[in-house]
Amino acid sequence: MELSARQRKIRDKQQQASAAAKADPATYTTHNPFRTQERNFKSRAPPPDFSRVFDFNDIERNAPDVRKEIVEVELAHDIGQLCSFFGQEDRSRRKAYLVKSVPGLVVIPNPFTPDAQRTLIRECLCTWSRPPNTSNLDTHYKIPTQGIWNLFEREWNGTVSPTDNEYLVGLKAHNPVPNGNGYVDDFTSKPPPPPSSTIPQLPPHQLIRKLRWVTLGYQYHWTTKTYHLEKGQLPMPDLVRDISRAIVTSCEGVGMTVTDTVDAPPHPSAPKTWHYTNPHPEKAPYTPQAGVINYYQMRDSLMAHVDKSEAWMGGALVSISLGNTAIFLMGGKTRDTPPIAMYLRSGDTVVMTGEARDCFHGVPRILEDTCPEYLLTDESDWQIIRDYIRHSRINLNVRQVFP
Ligand SMILES: O=C(O)CCC(=O)C(=O)O
Ligand SMILES: [Fe+2]
Repeated sequence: MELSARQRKIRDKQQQASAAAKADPATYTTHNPFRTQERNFKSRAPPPDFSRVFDFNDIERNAPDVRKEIVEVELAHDIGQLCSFFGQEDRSRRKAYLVKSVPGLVVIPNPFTPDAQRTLIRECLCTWSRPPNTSNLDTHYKIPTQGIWNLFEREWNGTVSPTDNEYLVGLKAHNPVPNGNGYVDDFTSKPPPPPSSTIPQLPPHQLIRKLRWVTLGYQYHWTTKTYHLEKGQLPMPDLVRDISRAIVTSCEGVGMTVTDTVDAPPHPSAPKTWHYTNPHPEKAPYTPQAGVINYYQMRDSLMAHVDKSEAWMGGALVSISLGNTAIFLMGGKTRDTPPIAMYLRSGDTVVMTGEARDCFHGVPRILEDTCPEYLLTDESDWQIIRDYIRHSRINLNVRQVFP
């Protein structure tokens, strides 16, 4: 719709006022430092200040004071030798980065080949999103056994059409208590989801964009922030176990002693030395028991939180990014520690160990048009996934619940 000159003037004025309000630090006073950064990165006008975002892909491009915070380390093993899924040895794959102010955090710049990433994306969408794994859609929809992606695929290739009964996924009759199923959507500024009587039945291509999360292994209960241990454990896909085990094993012994206290003082509560070691490497190699796949559309975010539901917090948490680039915030034990921000590009892998397991983190922003070219190819069996991932980010994260 064309705006009249007057409407344009009003819109411009409103945009200016809102930009001025955002730029005024006085409006931030009710916010803690974590929230201030979330606001910075969520802002569309004015655009975020990206100047201090850590970039582990090109260390020399970081601002000098950011550069001083980064420590490059060599991994104990080539990940590819620990697990063939990663492919041939590549020197760069033994590199990882630590941040002086965040003890326990290990960032491994994309160790995956394009093919390996495509396999993971395909599995996250087609296979691991299927029942009996739980997804946010289960609250309101009777998801078919073959899963919502399969239905979308059949709509795409014309084997199911709007006149077919199965085209619209049925709604659940009762109205379950809204269970915070907007785990990925930041509902801090939005009303809670409406009751199911107003939840629409949607064509598969729209419903697939509402998929926000799927749980693997122990099924997680978002409302109580506990695992449904009594329901037992659904299988953890072998591939997820193998790659996360290889990643954690490669981090064995990684750590640092912070000596550079003049230019970059460590966070006051940070210990001077930390190293990651699996407490029982021979008896029990790292075994992920629970996982979450987060599916982000371009305007989705994940608010500040700590993943602290595991009975044993000693195990590493492995988090793999796929698709468009995210801004990831990593703070301290309260929201009062100013977080660092980093780019997480497709394939980038974050391992949270030790102290980092207790730290607030979140994803305030997904950056448009940042999907790598190799995920946008037009082979016939990739096209449907390409059109999804072009406008999405997927995050696969796993943790060990018991030692
Ligand atoms: O999407 C991400 O990178 C982080 C996801 C996360 O923190 C979580 O699922 O607990
Ligand atoms: Fe998390």
